[in-house]
Amino acid sequence: MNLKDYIDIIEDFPTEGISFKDITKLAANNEAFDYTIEELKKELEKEEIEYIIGPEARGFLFGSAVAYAMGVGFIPVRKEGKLPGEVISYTYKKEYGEDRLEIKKNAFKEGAKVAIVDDLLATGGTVKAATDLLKSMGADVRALAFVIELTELGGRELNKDVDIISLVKYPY
Ligand SMILES: O=P(O)(O)OC[C@H]1O[C@H](OP(=O)(O)OP(=O)(O)O)[C@H](O)[C@@H]1O
Ligand SMILES: Nc1ncnc2[nH]cnc12
Repeated sequence: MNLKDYIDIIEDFPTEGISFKDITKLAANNEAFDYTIEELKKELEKEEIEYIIGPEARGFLFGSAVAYAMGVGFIPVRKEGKLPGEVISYTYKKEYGEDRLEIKKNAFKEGAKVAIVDDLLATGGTVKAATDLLKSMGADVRALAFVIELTELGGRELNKDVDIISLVKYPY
């Protein structure tokens, strides 16, 4: 199956100069979605993963499905102010200004083997922040898995300490 047939490219969204890769059609197509989840699962099964971590929002879509398929738990990493109770926060720099990610305190035991699943790797800033957050809590971050990788935006270099899996690649 060629997953690119199910990814729409919308130029200048959400701002001018961005070539947006839209996974809506892929998620709506049962065969393409099933294939995607099975391919990610196949790669991640090489590690002994205990939890899949999904960054809000598109990481929830793919991450929870991969976790279900693998028979492991799913833990969300959310944008600021969305999770109730005690959270661990991590502030990181974006292209402009700062952003903050949060995860529930005591979400897993120290040393837990985890993988992060998201739809897309671009600059790698989001997944780097999530990785740093998880490592600060004692997680063993075994892999980062994406449906799409934008190869010229530096995400792989920024996250070179962790194994990176991606199913389809575009330059930007
Ligand atoms: O590698 P990066 O440059 O950090 O970009 C990739 C991130 O950007 C998108 O999420 P976005 O922050 O747009 O949030 P959304 O899923 O809520 O739309 C995408 O789903 C990744 O999480
Ligand atoms: N080009 C892009 N398409 C879709 N999601 C993105 N997140 C960051 N860059 C993106």
